[in-house]
Amino acid sequence: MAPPEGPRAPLEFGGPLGAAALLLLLPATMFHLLLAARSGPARLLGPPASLPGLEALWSPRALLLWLAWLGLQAALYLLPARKVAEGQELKDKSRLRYPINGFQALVLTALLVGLGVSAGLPLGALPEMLLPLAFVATLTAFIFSLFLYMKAQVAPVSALAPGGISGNPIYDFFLGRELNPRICFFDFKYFCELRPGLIGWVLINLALLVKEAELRGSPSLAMWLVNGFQLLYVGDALWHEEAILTTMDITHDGFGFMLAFGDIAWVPFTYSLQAQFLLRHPQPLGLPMASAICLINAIGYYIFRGANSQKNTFRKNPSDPRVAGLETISTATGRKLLVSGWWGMVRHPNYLGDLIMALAWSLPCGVSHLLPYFYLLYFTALLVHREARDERQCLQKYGLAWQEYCRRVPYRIVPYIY
Ligand SMILES: NC(=O)C1=CN([C@@H]2O[C@H](COP(=O)(O)OP(=O)(O)OC[C@H]3O[C@@H](n4cnc5c(N)ncnc54)[C@H](OP(=O)(O)O)[C@@H]3O)[C@@H](O)[C@H]2O)C=CC1
Ligand SMILES: CC(C)=CCC[C@@H](C)[C@H]1CC=C2C3=C(CC[C@@]21C)[C@@]1(C)CC[C@H](O)C(C)(C)[C@@H]1CC3
Repeated sequence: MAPPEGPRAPLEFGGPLGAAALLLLLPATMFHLLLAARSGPARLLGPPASLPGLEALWSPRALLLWLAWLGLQAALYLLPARKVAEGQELKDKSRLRYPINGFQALVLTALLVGLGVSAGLPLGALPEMLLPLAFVATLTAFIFSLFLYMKAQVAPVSALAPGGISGNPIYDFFLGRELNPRICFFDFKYFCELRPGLIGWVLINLALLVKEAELRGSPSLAMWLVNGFQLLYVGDALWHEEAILTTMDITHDGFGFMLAFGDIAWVPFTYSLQAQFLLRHPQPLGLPMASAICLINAIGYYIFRGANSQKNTFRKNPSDPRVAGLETISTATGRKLLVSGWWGMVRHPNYLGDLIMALAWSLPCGVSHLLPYFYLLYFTALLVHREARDERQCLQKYGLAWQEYCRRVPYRIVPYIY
């Protein structure tokens, strides 16, 4: 269907040219990281030691395993949920319904993997398949995004995302045209954002830990820390699954290549980089240093969870006793903005906590290589860019009230620095 006439959202990521470059650059970066982590020098910058041939990338076994994984996660999504939550109000004043059973899917997956391993499933063989698995995940992301792009052609205008209706096919393919593409109750974006990629990330980490135990007799302390921290992060995301319904990915961004590739390929294969690095480059880690790193992760998690929960509680019910005493600014929309508590410290305290955790995930890998710090560098860039996008949207939404908030809380992410 033709997009609506009238003012359009400004183009992001450098417009169609930037989007075309990212279509190639994102998969290329992912493969570079996978190859670098398994090479001796493990260089983040500079060419990989060798380029794999097609025979190293294409494997029918990997394709079958990948499709079985997607099928399993889709089946778990369709199981009865403990709760069905309503999303934010849409342009046509309706609200979509979402099953809240992500944590259940994580637990059931763990049980199934546990059963499989006790029946002889060679989990330690998974690290050898990362390259062909990443390849089929990338292919799936391209094909799936094409399907999403075509599906959006017949979607009603009210179902399109504000950013994905530029009319340029490459840009719209990259950013995503439809806001919440679904077939019946199956919501593709919500499913992809929290299930196959996030749970796949934990499974890859676990397989790397098992492989390390096979190679060296037992997993290293560094590998335990990376696995533990990232399991906590994924478990937390699924436990607080409902909170994703108010993030900009769900409420504002279309579902196109960026999120499809990000969710199902980028997250499992690049977010597991520290564990991949540790398998080939073991790092000594003493108890005092490990304790200090645990403390850093705990501080990051405390800020991340505290800030996210405070905002979610406030948005759900401003008179909840946990947030009722906080200072607020009224806005013309009828919604209020918090100006004390976590949201009075900086304008994105949740990003600050997330970044502190990202540092704690890299520190167990030592300081001899830059490669394991890739996540911290990429994530800083992602959150700075995301923060700028969110500020633009909030200024548009709240006008003078947002300017007043910025005056009262002048720092964006890091107090007194940024
Ligand atoms: N690991 C990863 O790869 C990634 C993790 N994340 C994490 O996801 C989480 C969610 O992030 P994201 O969706 O970007 O954004 P936020 O959760 O920070 O949400 C931003 C929205 O919060 C509301 N808000 C802003 N300021 C206030 C205030 N003072 N009082 C009340 N409401 C306010 C506004 O929406 P409104 O007023 O409409 O409610 C604003 O649009 C973060 O913890 C982030 O770190 C994000 C991206 C990637
Ligand atoms: C470079 C590239 C491919 C960009 C795509 C970005 C995506 C990888 C991220 C956009 C927002 C995300 C969120 C999470 C994972 C990464 C992506 C998909 C998230 C699910 C991680 C767990 C958190 O607790 C969260 C639920 C808050 C978070 C939501 C946003």
